[in-house]
Amino acid sequence: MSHSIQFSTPSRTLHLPPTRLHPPLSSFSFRQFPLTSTFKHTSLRASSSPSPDSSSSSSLLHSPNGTPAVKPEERSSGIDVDTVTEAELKENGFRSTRRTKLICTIGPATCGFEQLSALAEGGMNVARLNMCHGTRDWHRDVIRSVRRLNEEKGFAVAIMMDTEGSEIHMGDLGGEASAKAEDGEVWTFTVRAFDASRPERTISVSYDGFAEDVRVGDELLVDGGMVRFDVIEKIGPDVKCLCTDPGLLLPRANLTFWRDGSLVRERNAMLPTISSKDWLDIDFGIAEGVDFIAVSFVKSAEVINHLKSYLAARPGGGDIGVIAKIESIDSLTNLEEIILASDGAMVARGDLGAQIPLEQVPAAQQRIVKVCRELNKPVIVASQLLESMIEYPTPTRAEVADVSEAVRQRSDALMLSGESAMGQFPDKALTVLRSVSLRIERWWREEKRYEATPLQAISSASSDKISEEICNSASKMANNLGVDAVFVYTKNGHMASLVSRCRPDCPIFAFTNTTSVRRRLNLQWGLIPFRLSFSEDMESNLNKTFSLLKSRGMIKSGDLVIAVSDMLQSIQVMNVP
Ligand SMILES: Nc1ncnc2c1ncn2[C@@H]1O[C@H](COP(=O)(O)OP(=O)(O)OP(=O)(O)O)[C@@H](O)[C@H]1O
Ligand SMILES: CC(=O)C(=O)O
Ligand SMILES: [K+]
Ligand SMILES: [Mg+2]
Repeated sequence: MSHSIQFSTPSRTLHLPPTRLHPPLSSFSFRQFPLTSTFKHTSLRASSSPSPDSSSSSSLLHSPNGTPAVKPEERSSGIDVDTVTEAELKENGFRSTRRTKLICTIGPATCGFEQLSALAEGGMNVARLNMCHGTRDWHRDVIRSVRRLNEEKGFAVAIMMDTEGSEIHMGDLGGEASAKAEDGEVWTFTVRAFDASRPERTISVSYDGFAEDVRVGDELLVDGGMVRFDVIEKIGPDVKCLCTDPGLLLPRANLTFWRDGSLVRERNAMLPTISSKDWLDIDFGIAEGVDFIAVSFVKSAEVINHLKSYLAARPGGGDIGVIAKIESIDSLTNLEEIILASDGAMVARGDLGAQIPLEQVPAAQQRIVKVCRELNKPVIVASQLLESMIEYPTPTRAEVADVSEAVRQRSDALMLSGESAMGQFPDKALTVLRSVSLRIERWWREEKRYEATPLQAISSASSDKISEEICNSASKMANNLGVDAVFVYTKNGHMASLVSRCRPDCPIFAFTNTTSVRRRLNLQWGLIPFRLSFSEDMESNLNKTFSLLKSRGMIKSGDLVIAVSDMLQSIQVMNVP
């Protein structure tokens, strides 16, 4: 049975080269599907937007144990998917796949190949490298290990490089993991560098103007108040401080100083968002092929635009997504324009909580998540989600509630920092994020808590408007019909992000023909990214996908699927033959 509704935009279809035109709907033949009787098809066709099939990279088909399962000559027709997704789809069906993405900061606790492999098996979608720590050689080794993991096991773990930025921070404690400051102790903060080991109760500071800028009577906050000091004396480059709130000092912790109850930030505002060291790190990131660059302490859209044009002008740079870290007062002031300029944003609650009163952080988080959703940019909720798990194998109730809230807000991704970088239980922390996400997502579906207010329109160009409407409608249809999955065929990933933005009830299978787009899609809510060589012909794409996924046991006859693509602007509804 075949139904068709056709809407056309003549101005667009008129310009199509004849060879690219899709066959008229009346001539659609579904005989190529083995079970035509079960096949339902509705096509809402606006126009087709041709573009050459750019797929050139080799394709691999992997068996569940991670070894290539096809002969090389069959590979061009294969599909890239990781073993964990494959097992999840086979065992639990579509509905139970996790929608919220998980990011792990990699550090000494997780930098080995086996440790990275365990994180990928445990659901890590993105590995974050914080350029505040470690040498470039160290980071290169991690990047290469993740790439190897992807190649060997079919994963699409993306790499996010996080810049150091030029905010004021402590030095690296001469190799020590931490130092304890006790109440009433006097510590020296100095701009002097140490040749040998760190003198007792002495901390180096990254910013040369530090001793000049602070005044006796200022309050010095480490890591947004985890440890507090009063400035009691200045002696040349040394600043003597009295500890008033004891705690652990961690290497390279952020420092802020406060005067009469306000953050002192005049000089900070003069420091560049991207320092000279950051530019060298960015060049390193381009050379190593990272997928995202997260920019610390963004203050305006200008720096994002600058970085994006820098990247666009470099080979491979255009494939890198730029994530704005929202962690300063200025970034909140200029939030909309910053997010609009970026490819995503991070609610960096660690430093944000040092710049605004802590009780304002939850409202800021909610606002950032909402703005990102409206503007169709992925959003990451970061810092202290499971802080106690750095030391303990189980989270606190409050931490579980915090994770639940971020999932309930339907943020795209949750991030572990110290928990995975240097904690004692990185795998357990990841398991907690995974199980809490799954539980809250299920609750959401069971309660049918669809958004009450519709999303605002975002596109301006006519073809983008059509894509947006198609994705909105496809998602709504998916919910109303209770379909098993939305399939989206997308070259640059935009169409997949538009479906993800609607947060439909079912998982979204995103098929794309390059590995770099596949990795980037792995940051977005609900997308299960596959790499597949596909053509302009949707019928043959669907046939190919069905047979590949069926042969791997990832879908079965009778499953109800909605398909959209950025080549043929249509919505197709069908039962898997
Ligand atoms: N590459 C690394 N090498 C050594 N330690 C690391 C590394 N990455 C992270 N850590 C450790 O994990 C802790 C927390 O992680 P991280 O520095 O990423 O926190 P953060 O608050 O997210 O950072 P930032 O605000 O600087 O971006 C750090 O204090 C450090 O001890
Ligand atoms: C992640 C980060 O940079 C922060 O929370 O400050
Ligand atoms: K950083
Ligand atoms: Mg930060």
